[in-house]
Amino acid sequence: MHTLTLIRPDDWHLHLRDGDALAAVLPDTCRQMGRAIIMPNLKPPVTTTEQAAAYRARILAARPAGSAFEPLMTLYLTDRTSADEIRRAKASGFVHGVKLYPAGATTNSDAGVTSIDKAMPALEAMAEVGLPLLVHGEVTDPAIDIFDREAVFIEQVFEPLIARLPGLKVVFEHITTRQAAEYVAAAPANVGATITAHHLLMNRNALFVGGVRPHHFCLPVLKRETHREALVKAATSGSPKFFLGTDSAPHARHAKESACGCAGMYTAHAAIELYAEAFEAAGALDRLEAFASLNGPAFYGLPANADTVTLVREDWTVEPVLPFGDTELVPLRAGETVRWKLV
Ligand SMILES: NC(=O)N[C@@H](CC(=O)O)C(=O)O
Ligand SMILES: [Zn+2]
Ligand SMILES: [Zn+2]
Repeated sequence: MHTLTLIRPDDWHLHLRDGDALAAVLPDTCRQMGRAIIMPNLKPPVTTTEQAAAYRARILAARPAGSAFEPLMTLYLTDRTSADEIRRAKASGFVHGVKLYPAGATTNSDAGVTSIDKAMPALEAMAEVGLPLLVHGEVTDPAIDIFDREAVFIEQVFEPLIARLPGLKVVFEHITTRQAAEYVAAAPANVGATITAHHLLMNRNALFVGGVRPHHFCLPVLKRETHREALVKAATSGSPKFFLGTDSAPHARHAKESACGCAGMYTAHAAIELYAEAFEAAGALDRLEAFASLNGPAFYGLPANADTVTLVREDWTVEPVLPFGDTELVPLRAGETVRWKLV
């Protein structure tokens, strides 16, 4: 039997939600990951260090007994985030990044940034104290084709921002295009990127296999095969700029199977296994540990985890639905096979 032992991975982009939903999904991540960067797009968003402290306490309290999982908190950047708030966040020791959602770009992003100029005092303070900016990199202009919004964002927002604040650490979150992969690979060392398992495994055909597939809809939306290939190349290249970020984003089944379905895939139940499939398909299982367990901590200035996880090459079938508070969610690969299994 084929087995694979890795330093325990971390998830550098995770949505845990709150309340009953949090309690339902958190055990999946605790089983796999040592730490995770917790996205702040709650309703209302986590915009202050005080709110982040309270959210962190709720996450810690919801961990299964005996779990040492550590949530790494983030603040949600708005047009009004002050330099003082950034200094408080850094001083807290538990806030590890600040998330930029262009207003209207994705789930719960209404309070997001309307122009970089307005966020400049906060961004300057982040560069000064060394707090990374985490970016949902899509323009929101409805005139731009949805499949092009990430590539256009690089030119319109990302490059000018890096030029203006060369000392700012920036993570280009959940990259989905060849353009983003090539841009990050060539950028200075203070620019990194997360890549999801689903963007490594699927192209946009998966949205329409046999009919419209709401559980394959996320943002940024799946792209064509050439882009998926570029992401696999980046993730398996050995470059320290690319690291694991699932963007596991749970939504209730009824909110996805709807006339206007929510964006987001739930992958936390099989995260490291799905990445192992993608790396195995690329003949690069030997590169998985760096991507999953080493590059992220190095970028964030943290030590790697001290323990390991072991995967076996064994088929298993994902549950058709999982409990989600008083409702249920449909995980990625529901009722289908995953080829690696966490021991
Ligand atoms: N990725 C998604 O499709 N959805 C995320 C938000 C995000 O990361 O953009 C969510 O919070 O549901
Ligand atoms: Zn996003
Ligand atoms: Zn996300």
